[in-house]
Amino acid sequence: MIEIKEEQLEDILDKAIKKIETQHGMQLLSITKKIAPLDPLHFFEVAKGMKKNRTFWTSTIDDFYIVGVGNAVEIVAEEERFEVTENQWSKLLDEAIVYNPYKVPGTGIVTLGGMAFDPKKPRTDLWKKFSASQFTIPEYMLTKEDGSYYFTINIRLKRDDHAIQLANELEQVEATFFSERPRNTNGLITNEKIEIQPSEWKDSVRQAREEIRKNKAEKIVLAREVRLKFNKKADITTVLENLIQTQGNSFIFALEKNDDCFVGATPERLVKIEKDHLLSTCLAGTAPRGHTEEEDMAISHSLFHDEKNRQEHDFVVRMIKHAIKNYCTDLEIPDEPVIYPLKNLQHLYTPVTATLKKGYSIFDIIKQLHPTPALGGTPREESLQFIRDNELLDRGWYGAPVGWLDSNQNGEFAVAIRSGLIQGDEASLFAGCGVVKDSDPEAEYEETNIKLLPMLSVLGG
Ligand SMILES: C=C(O[C@@H]1C=C(C(=O)O)C=C[C@H]1O)C(=O)O
Ligand SMILES: [Mg+2]
Repeated sequence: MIEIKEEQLEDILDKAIKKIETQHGMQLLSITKKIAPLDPLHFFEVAKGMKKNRTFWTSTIDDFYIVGVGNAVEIVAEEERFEVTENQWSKLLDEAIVYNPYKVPGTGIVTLGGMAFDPKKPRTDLWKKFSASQFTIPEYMLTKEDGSYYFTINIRLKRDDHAIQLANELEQVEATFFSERPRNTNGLITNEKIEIQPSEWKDSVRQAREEIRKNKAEKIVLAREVRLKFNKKADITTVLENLIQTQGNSFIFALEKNDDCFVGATPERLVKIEKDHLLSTCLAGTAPRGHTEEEDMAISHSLFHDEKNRQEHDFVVRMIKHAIKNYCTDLEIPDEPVIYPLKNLQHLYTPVTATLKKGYSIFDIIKQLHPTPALGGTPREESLQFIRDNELLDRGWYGAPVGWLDSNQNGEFAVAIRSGLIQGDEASLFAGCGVVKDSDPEAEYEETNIKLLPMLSVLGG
């Protein structure tokens, strides 16, 4: 990676073009500049007119946003996805020219993306636009961090490009993002809500419980699907806006692939890395919120002391500890969970902090962690096999890591739950729950109902 400093756009472009030696050669150039405040949702909305795939990420926990438009480069992997992605990413970084005077996480060359929950489960038509693993380096990107705004352009230059002309075009693009764009935000109604095989799903919970009682597994997470039909095409900007307003303490994301868009508001961080500081979370065990403060406190209290929920949770804590211990030092995990409140429900939550050892990347950690027993089960292989053989849906990217990383080894991935695949005027929503030896199929069904609420309520349901 070559870094350039203190120059004008035209000079930067000119120097980069001159490095291209052959007629068919390409040079990836990344330029970041600080800009005036620009609403990330406005940026996302304006990009709609550019007819390019858009990518949205925010951690409402730290008021951090990345919005990407288009693909300067895409890294797609069907097999050996962690290795392939990491190799292509580091090769790309080696060859890129980067102009980024700010050492701010999420600026400069950043890649955003996600992957399928289980690449061994045959892909159905529903998820046909999403590969086993797909990461994009956007053409244009807005980053909001610590109250400042950064605009990044990633461009693939050819030898016969003209610096002056390109500089003009890029300045126009930047101005476009600041231009007005009227929005039509209201009126989405869910006309039809089709639960996919609810009674068969309860049977599969019973069957999983049997496996567990026969000691073939300890925990198996089973998900189900709800199909929605709307009165009109869902407007993704509005969906995101409503998720941001209603789902604090969450990671809100959207990944567009042509006319399909995978959207969610998940509370579950898989891993965050800033410099060598690692954060992960164990999130499992669920109860609804109370209608009054008193009732809410009573529910929290019983969730905290409930043996079945504590068991669901402890499997996750033990596994995460085991999975990352060889990759870090200073691993710290409290002995007891705390309550993590969300708008519609509350969870048991245990934070994990550690120092990442030199030589390891966020990919190494994701590879170890995914799927945790919060989405797969315990033991991993047995529970995954059960899901593969018995679950009644194609999870696609639901329940899998989604997030971003930059060229300075910073990055963050969440587990894509509380999510759905929006396809024009229809959508599929997904929710699952951890089945353990004392699970009651009816109660688990109700638990998935509340997990569907965050998405349902922003889709006019
Ligand atoms: C599987 C989901 O959530 C997971 C399952 C939980 C549980 O069963 O208690 C809680 C949080 C997540 O780990 C989902 O929301 O779809
Ligand atoms: Mg549960």
